[in-house]
Amino acid sequence: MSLYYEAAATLTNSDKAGGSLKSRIYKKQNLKSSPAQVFALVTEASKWSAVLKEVIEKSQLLAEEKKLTPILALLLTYDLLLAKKGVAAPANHVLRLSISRHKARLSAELTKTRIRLGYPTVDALRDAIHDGNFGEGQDTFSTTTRHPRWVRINTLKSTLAEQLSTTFAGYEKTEDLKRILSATSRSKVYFVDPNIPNLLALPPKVDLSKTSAYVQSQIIFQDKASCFPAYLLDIEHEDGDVIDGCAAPGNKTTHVAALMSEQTPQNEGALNRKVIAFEKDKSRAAILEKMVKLASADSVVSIKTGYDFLRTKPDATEFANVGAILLDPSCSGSGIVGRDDDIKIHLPDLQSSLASDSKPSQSKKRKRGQKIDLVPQETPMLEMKLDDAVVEETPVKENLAERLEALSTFQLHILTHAMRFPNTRKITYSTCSLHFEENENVVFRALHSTAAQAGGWRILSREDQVNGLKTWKKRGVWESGKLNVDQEYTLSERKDIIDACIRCEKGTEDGTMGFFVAAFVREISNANSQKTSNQEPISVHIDAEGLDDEEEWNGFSD
Ligand SMILES: C[S@@+](CC[C@H](N)C(=O)[O-])C[C@H]1O[C@@H](n2cnc3c(N)ncnc32)[C@H](O)[C@@H]1O
Repeated sequence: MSLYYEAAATLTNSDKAGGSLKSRIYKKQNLKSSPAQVFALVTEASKWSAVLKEVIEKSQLLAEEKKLTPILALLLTYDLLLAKKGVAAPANHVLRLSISRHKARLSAELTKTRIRLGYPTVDALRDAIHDGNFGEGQDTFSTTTRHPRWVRINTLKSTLAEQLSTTFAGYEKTEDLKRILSATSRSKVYFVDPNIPNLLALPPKVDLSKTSAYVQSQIIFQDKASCFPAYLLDIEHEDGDVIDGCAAPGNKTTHVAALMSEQTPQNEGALNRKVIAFEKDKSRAAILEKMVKLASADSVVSIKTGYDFLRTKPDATEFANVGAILLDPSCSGSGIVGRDDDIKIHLPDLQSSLASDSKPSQSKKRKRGQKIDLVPQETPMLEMKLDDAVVEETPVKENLAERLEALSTFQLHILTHAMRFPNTRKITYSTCSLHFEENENVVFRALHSTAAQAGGWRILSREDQVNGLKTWKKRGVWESGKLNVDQEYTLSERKDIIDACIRCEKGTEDGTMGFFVAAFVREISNANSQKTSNQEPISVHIDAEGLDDEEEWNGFSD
């Protein structure tokens, strides 16, 4: 029976298949077990792994069964104690024998752990584990922050009213986001977001992926914060075409397309404006194309596959009607919230097993508010993505300071490039980063650049922002000593700029990812437009940051 060996090989990646769990399993040739069975075993065992780690260590299973690796021990213990059909191997199979002879001890340890955690039955513990509610707010057991399932209604295909009466028929409306954050995956409850129109919050682990609304892209999973840029752009009819300079996978592109269509007068017929979406990475552009088509935005969006936005000529005729630009460039991704369904496996440790006295005397039943340190900091843990879905950004983990320097130079460059489009009156700049360097720092430097000053660009003040974002409380931050141009601004100017910047924090009761967005505007007079489009080549200006803001950009490696 190869199920356990095959599942263990998938996890250790012994055949160097790499990639997400799904691609490791489903792309593997010559798998003897059913891929669905391997997938189910690994995902279920991973959910229980923090509990089973302790159970296995206390039972000293690894010390006694030298043939069992920590992964095999985890998978077998899961099936032995928790799977309906038990261990999927013949009675005399070596693995079955090696785990079954410890059944009594393992069961007893599971009971002790369950009671210590305060769950009266295995089913109660199972529910908590499946809802990601496990030890919520009380211990280091929980591996993910509760995060609502944000659902944007794709108004190109449906309406909020239609979705509430179909997909969410029978759901109860709540005015309290906290109720959503603590709801179980089976709770039929929704929250209508007060900041972004047509946005709903649903319980964290709710599975809507099989609903026809999702399959048909009538609803799109998009974090609340990620909806800010398109909404802040506040596109009006007279804005003409809109550029999305960094588009894939396309959440903001389709949001812009939907907002654009919404405010097209009914009697105007087909939309004669377009969203021009740039994506320099061809494989990501292919996903963008798919997403745009699925969302029925393909008649509005014109995709520039493999095009570098920085190489565009702002005064080219095809951009003559571009009144607004959305820029969501590559960033460090430090605001990204790990997906709830990513795989995290806590592995039992032989040393801890040996150290364990297996006596529960120090482990008493949990009192309210008491911290439980079930999973120590240095616990061996396997992590991988569940599937290959393309995320907006991939977090940067190494050489952070150097990367931030390179990223912010690129971000400033792309922003000042956008400021050179002669008929553009609005720009939003956003990142899913928490770092000042990529956010307020870029904003201040951009405002001080030749492009901004020659073009008459200023920041969109808080009071001029769309209502839902004007009232958003989390604003920009200031980090002293990080900006060379700060002496160029009075204290009150600095305060206003910071107040115009919008931030979202991750892991708070707002239920958002970490995010930053600011908007820039200008009134276009002919003089302005002339000034910008006639700069060929632009006069070289070395700004206070030492960056010639129109110098040749030699690329940035993602
Ligand atoms: C943060 S992601 C954009 C996410 C997207 N706005 C969304 O909401 O789905 C940044 C994207 O910009 C692309 N990109 C980076 N630099 C670019 C450039 N100079 N021109 C065009 N695309 C670029 C990257 O390949 C990446 O796909």
